[in-house]
Amino acid sequence: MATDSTESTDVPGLTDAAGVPPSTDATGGVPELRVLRQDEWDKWYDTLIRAFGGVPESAEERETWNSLTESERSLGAWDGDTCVGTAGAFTFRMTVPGGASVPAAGVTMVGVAATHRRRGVLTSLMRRQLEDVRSWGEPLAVLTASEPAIYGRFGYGAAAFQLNAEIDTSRVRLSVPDGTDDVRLRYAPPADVLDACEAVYARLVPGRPGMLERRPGWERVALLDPESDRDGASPLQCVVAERGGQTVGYARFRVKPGWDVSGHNGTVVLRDLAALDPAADAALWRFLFGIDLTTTLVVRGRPVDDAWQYMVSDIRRCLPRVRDALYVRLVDVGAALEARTYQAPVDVVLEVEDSFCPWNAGRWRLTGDAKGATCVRTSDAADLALSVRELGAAYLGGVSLASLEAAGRVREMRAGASAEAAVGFGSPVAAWLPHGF
Ligand SMILES: CC(=O)SCCNC(=O)CCNC(=O)[C@H](O)C(C)(C)COP(=O)(O)OP(=O)(O)OC[C@H]1O[C@@H](n2cnc3c(N)ncnc32)[C@H](O)[C@@H]1OP(=O)(O)O
Repeated sequence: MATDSTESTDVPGLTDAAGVPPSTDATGGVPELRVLRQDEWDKWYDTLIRAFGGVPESAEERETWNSLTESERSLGAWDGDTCVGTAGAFTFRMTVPGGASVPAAGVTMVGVAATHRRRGVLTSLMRRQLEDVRSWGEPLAVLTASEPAIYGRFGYGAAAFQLNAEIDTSRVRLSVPDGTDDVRLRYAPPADVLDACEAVYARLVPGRPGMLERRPGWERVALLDPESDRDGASPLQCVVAERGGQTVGYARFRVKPGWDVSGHNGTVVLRDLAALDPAADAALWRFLFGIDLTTTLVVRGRPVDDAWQYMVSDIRRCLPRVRDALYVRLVDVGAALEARTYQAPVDVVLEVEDSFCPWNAGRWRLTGDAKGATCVRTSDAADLALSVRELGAAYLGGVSLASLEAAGRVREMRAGASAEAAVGFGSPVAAWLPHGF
């Protein structure tokens, strides 16, 4: 067994929320949890891939994820020299309401071997990871979930949602704003215009809660284009929007040609689109709606308030659907609530339940407005009682505390407190995670 005693957790760390050790594995041992060594990465990653079905990734994808893995922030659970559990944490900074960029651990690459499932391995990984994140001084942990039912028990709440659509572009028309015709569009190989596209992306990051600052190396993910992802469609294509010689937007997409007895019925599959102003945005959408020999535009993972919805002639024929996307966990309640601002003044005492990270539990007085906030321990009477999961859901302004109260997930101890807090916590722009990780 490859071990590193300086990085190993004690076996007693492998306990469930009630402090009960997980069942032993088939060989009678208890999986050992430790920080990943770079030379173990292949075994570790193979465990993850198998937990997701075992279909190998392309060499390009595997190499990209290898280079992005931060091994010192990644954990493995080992049964002898067999890796049976994985969990990673990227170093991110995420925009929060008010525009600040806050350190956040991007929880990723979570998998447990089916031979060792439902014995508390994930629970142990999550506990150790959240303790680590706390020790790194990061107030937030964020993730995208393979299944929504997994992470609530660890204090993660669904905070940002994504809009998906299948637009019948043969029937739906767009009304575009003034200035759209002044935007020049041109095709370019995606890699050739990557820097200009990244500059557009970077300018958008502070404006939307949930967006992640691009760290070095992550621009490669935007260009990943394995054949296995194409499903018969073209390689990734890119169109940039320009005005006065400046890049003001871009769209990356594939085209899947199609024909039936009545003629063409090709599909455009949008990968990502970013624009610095409404005219550039409209020019790109108008382009995507009008590509010759196509009748459908497939849109995935867009912000729920995406502007195209308000330009179309027939929203029903766009088949919009909303899905959970970004889950947020407040690792340090006080620091996290102080890191964002509040669009209307708030002065509220929160009684927070957090059995998984007990350092957060108890009463906090949050006082804040659009300029800043303080959040300190208090013994004053509570106005609202809620679990850290609901606080995570409301944190980016994408889920209303009043809606959570209506669902019985937030208890109001002072009449009117949830409506007041809901206004303060809200955001004029929907929270959005532009890409997976
Ligand atoms: C951020 C990301 O990477 S998301 C990717 C998550 N990974 C996957 O989906 C890959 C396939 N699945 C797996 O690898 C595993 O089944 C995991 C990681 C989801 C769960 O690992 P396990 O070690 O079996 O979880 P563990 O035993 O700690 O379960 C803890 C609790 O969560 C519950 N739970 C675990 N997985 C699920 C699930 N998929 N759906 C509902 N409940 C679940 C367990 O029943 C248990 O509940 P209990 O405490 O009430 O008994």
